[in-house]
Amino acid sequence: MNAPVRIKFCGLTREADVDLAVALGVDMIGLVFAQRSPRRLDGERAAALRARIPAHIATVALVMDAPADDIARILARVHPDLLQFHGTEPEAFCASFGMPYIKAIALGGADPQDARHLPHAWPSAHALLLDGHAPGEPGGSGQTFDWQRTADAGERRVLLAGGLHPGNVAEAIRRARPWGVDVSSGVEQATGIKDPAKMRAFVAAVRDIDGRLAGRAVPD
Ligand SMILES: O=C(O)c1ccccc1NCC(=O)[C@H](O)[C@H](O)COP(=O)(O)O
Repeated sequence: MNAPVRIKFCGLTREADVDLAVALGVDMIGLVFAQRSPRRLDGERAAALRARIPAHIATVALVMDAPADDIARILARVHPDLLQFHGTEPEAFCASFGMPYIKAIALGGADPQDARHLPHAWPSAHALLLDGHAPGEPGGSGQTFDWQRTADAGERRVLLAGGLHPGNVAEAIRRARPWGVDVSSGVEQATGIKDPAKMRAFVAAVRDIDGRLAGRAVPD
């Protein structure tokens, strides 16, 4: 049977949102440390939220072109399970922290970049997060891209991101067949404030399409 599609909720800033994400059984919770983000957490807030995330759910610390010293401080204070690099960080830098990481790659914008390099991009990354915003821009933008282009990633683990919401995530999974899906603004009521009904509906939509796709894979 196909493995269930992993779910990452990103950009959480409130205890109640973390608690609901945990109760809904998501696989990863993203805490944002990028300077340019309205969802950015300081160390104290991040540590308070991280303390509510049980060991079976991965805590992901998201950075964007941050200096190594800043990342070391986040690791010491927050103890994430994974790092997510959202900027122009080269592979050697991403790997230098000695922990699993996700590399975000922007496939949106007016002049979208070719995706055919993806099978060989950041080979040490645990997964590639393919996002819908333009290169150089911050994430959490709600912009989608052509989901069919995820096929260019070949056998890599793809975390599909960008503009997903409860109403389109099933179709995105059907087309892209990703390893996982990532959502931020699509389950918000305001920037950085998650919407409980949208969080529930998103998880339900992923579980529903998972079941349907798995059902079709069973031979007669
Ligand atoms: O979320 C942010 O504010 C952010 C800022 C700077 C760099 C990355 C950021 N988020 C990255 C994510 O992983 C988002 O979940 C991803 O871009 C999808 O966002 P959305 O389109 O809103 O679902």
